[in-house]
Amino acid sequence: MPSPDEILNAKILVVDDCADNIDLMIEILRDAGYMNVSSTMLPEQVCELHRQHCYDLILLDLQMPELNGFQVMKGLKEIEQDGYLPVLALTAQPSFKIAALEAGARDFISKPFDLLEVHKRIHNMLEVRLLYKELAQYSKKQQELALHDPLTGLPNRRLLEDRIATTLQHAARHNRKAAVMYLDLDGFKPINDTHGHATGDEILKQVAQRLVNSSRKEDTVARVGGDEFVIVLAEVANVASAQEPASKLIEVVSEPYKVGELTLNLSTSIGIALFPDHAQDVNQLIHMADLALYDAKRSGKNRHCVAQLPLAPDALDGATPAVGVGAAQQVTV
Ligand SMILES: Nc1nc2c(ncn2[C@@H]2O[C@H](COP(=O)(O)OP(=O)(O)OP(=O)(O)O)[C@@H](O)[C@H]2O)c(=O)[nH]1
Repeated sequence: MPSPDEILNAKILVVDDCADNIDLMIEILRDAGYMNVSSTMLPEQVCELHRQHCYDLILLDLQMPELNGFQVMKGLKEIEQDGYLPVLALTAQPSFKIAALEAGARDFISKPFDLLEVHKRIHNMLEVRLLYKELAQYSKKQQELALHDPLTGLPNRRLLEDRIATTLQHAARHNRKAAVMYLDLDGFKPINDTHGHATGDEILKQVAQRLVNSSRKEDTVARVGGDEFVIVLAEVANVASAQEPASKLIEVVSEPYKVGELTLNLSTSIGIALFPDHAQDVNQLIHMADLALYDAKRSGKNRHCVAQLPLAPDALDGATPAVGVGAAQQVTV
C-alpha cells in the first residue's frame, strides 16, 4: 500500500480554462499537504505535459472552449503506455458524470466543490493509482527475474531462445547468416573444489562481464548452465567472421582472474554453429553448437570448433551417418 508520504508526493496536474478555478483547486490541494502540484489553462498542452511528467493524477475540467475534457482524454488514451488513465473529471454538469466515466475518467468531482468529497476522491484515486504503479513495477521486476540469471544478470535460456528466434527471423528476412557460440569453461570444477563455491561464483561473474565487454551491443550473451554460456552473433558474413570473435573470447577468458588475494587461471572451449548452414531452427542450432563444443573439449579444450555441415544424402551411401557433427573443424588458440 502506498504510504501517506508517497500520496502527498504524487504528481498532480490541474487543467481548467478558468484561472480562479485553478487557484482554488491548487489552494485546496496545498492545504491538504500535496507537494507536487502544477497546472495549465491550455488543454492542448495536457498530452505533451503528461508525456513528459507522467502524472499520477490529472484533475480535468470537462467544459473548456478550445478542446474539451473528452477530447483531452481521447489524446491521453493514445499516449498512456500502461493503459491507466489517471483522470479525475471536474464538472458542473450532472449529465457529464457518466459520460466522463465512459470516456475513461476514473472518477469525477462535482462543481461547486464539496471540500470533503474533493479530499476523499483525490486521496482514494491516488491510493489506487500508486498501488497500480507498484504492481506494474513489481510485475516488470518479476518478468526480468524470470528471464535473467540471478548470479550474473545475463539473459537465461528462456530469453536466449527468444533472442535467437528474433535473430534468425531477421537473418532469414535479409538473407544473412547468424552464429551461435556455445562456451563451457575448462577446469572450473577444481576452482570450486579448491577455493570454494563463493570464489567460483565470483569467477563466473567476472567471466560474464568479460564476455559482455568483448561482444558487440547487438549480440546476446546468456548463461545457460553452471559454467556454460551462449553468445548469439547477428549479421555474420561467414564462418571466419564467427571464428574471429571466438578466438578473441578464448584469449579474454584466459586472462588471469583476481579474487581477493587469489590469482586464478582458466580457459574456455567454444562450439560454433551457423544459421542457416548448420541448422535452421533455434533448438537445433544450439544443439549443433553444443556438439561442436563437445568436439572442442574432446580434442584438448581451450579451442573452438565449428559444427560440420550436414552430409549430402548421396555421401551417406553405405555409411552410418554421424549424429549432428562428425569431425568438426577445430582451431587451437
Ligand atoms: N560456483 C558455482 N559453481 C557452479 C554453479 N553452477 C554449477 N557449478 C559447478 O560448475 C561445475 C561445472 O562442471 P564441469 O563443467 O564438469 O567442470 P569443469 O572442471 O569445467 O569440466 P570441463 O568442462 O571438462 O573442463 C560443477 O562443479 C558445478 O557444481 C554456480 O552457480 N556457482
